[in-house]
Amino acid sequence: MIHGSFPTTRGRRNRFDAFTRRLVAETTLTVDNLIWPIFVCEGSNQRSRVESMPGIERVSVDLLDEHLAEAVALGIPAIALFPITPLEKRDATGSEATNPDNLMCRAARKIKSVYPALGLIGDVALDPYTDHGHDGLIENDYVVNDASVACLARQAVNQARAGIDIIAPSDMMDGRIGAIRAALDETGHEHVRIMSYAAKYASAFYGPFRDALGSGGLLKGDKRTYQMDPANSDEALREVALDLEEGADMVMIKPGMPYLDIIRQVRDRFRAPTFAYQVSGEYAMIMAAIGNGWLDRDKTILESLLAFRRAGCNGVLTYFAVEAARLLRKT
Ligand SMILES: NCc1[nH]cc(CCC(=O)O)c1CC(=O)O
Ligand SMILES: [Mg+2]
Repeated sequence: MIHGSFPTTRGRRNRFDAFTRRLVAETTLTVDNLIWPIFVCEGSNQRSRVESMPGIERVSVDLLDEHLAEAVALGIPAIALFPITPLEKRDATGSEATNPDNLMCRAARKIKSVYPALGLIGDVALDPYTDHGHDGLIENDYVVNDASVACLARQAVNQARAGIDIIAPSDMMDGRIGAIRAALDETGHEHVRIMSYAAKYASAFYGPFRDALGSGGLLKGDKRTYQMDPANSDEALREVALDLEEGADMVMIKPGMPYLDIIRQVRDRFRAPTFAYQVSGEYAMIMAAIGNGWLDRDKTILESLLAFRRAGCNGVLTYFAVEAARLLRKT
């Protein structure tokens, strides 16, 4: 609208100075929104860099104490644990997943003894434990559903017994949320929460993660018979609806940045606690550009995370969690 020769409404007035911009900001990013994924390896006094994820390390259980100290001091509410299983402990059925002394369980017990208030999220899927790198059991070259779900339910109970607070099934088998909920309840773990990777896409952005785990080279074929087709969004809503009906307490969309449209739709439709995973390939992409001097490090990290909040996320699993928490403390 024009009043005389002047615009009546000037959007720029609310951008005039810093205090006004703060007053009208629609979303905020705080440390409460950050979940830090970490890679745990066997052995003692072990630290190794992940080639395709500059700044990210695999760390042995005895070093977790110091590795997590800053994250805890900064107030990061939860971490997500990813174990790196050596080849000799992998087999066709991923039997190590249900070993009460596997790496995930040892890490969980250690962390709970040092930092009892830090939330622990356990990824549930067989791929860290199978010699074929798939998330479930294979019969006749096909990742079978129902037999896999039975294993996943046992894996979840095994993790809950070790002190994992939130079970995060990342496998995309049908019906696993209901089965895991029932198995947890039957074993006295009714307080253990489920954060479902409800809409997880068959994505090229997981490449660096598979390098970190050493499962990339093992993987036969791809995961398109269980992870979602990047072409689909209605299907994501149906997947989320089912997982919530089956008892998921929180849902996740993965990857993150290329799927902000899905996050917004899920938030609008379900109004349930919604998370996203800014995956390894997104991290690698941003770090590569920062490393080349093409993007401003601090601004890019914070903007990439704020975008998830604007899209409707409660929180984000991000390899930038500690770095972002440091930056947020400064601002
Ligand atoms: N179930 C495995 C799992 N859990 C988390 C990630 C990817 C995380 C990332 O790329 O950062 C994957 C990889 C996959 O599905 O192959
Ligand atoms: Mg599903």
